[in-house]
Amino acid sequence: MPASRRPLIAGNWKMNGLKASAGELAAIAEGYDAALRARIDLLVCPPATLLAGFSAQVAGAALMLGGQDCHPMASGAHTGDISAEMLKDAGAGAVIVGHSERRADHGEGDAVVMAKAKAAWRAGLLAIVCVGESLQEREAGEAAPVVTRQVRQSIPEGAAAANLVVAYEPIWAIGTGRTPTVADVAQIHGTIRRVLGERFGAEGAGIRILYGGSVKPDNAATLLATADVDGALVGGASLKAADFLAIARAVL
Ligand SMILES: O=C(CO)COP(=O)(O)O
Repeated sequence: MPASRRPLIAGNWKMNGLKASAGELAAIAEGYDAALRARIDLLVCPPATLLAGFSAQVAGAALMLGGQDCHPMASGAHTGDISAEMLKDAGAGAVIVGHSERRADHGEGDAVVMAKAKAAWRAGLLAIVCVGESLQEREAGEAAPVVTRQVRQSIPEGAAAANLVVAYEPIWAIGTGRTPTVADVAQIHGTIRRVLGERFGAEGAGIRILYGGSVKPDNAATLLATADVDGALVGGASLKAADFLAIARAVL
């Protein structure tokens, strides 16, 4: 793994968490000890309502915070939306874009996801672009072509190790307790790596590719040891500090 591909363990809290979750964040920040800090990046993406408070809480700590989505524009008449600049202002260093729940619930296609990734860069945030096939696509043997299309069409020109992370999240593995086989993960991550190389040359070799979908303490070591898996995007298990930290320690 090139030195630039320092493992990243990212927690996506989705629509979970209230101010009372500060205790869980504190436990995560405390558990991100010297041994972990030496080896991995750790990121928590809470709901946007908690970002500013959490940012103040962990000020000075190495733990990174991120948003879960952003609008393509910096500001304007877009009721209910949040811009990348606002996330940055609230203390985020990264933002997830193109999560399958956004693609499904809000009809976001590749072009919108690409615009959001550009917005992340405009604000100085690391863009975590999610890709992944549905169960129907997987069963039709379409997983690799679908993911290839998403990597080609959701990621803007100018992607580099310093501004982009790709997260492969097979939709059927999210929140289901099901995970692909190691061979299937290796195949899709290899496909993503190849397309990144085609598009971004040598820079593509340094871009981190995370696996997401039912990552738990008991399967993390196997998934994280798979070729071209540079970390994990964790949903449910990131809500409990002990589980999230156990996943992070699986890298060690
Ligand atoms: O969607 C995910 C992270 O973005 C994965 O969620 P789970 O870990 O709950 O399956």
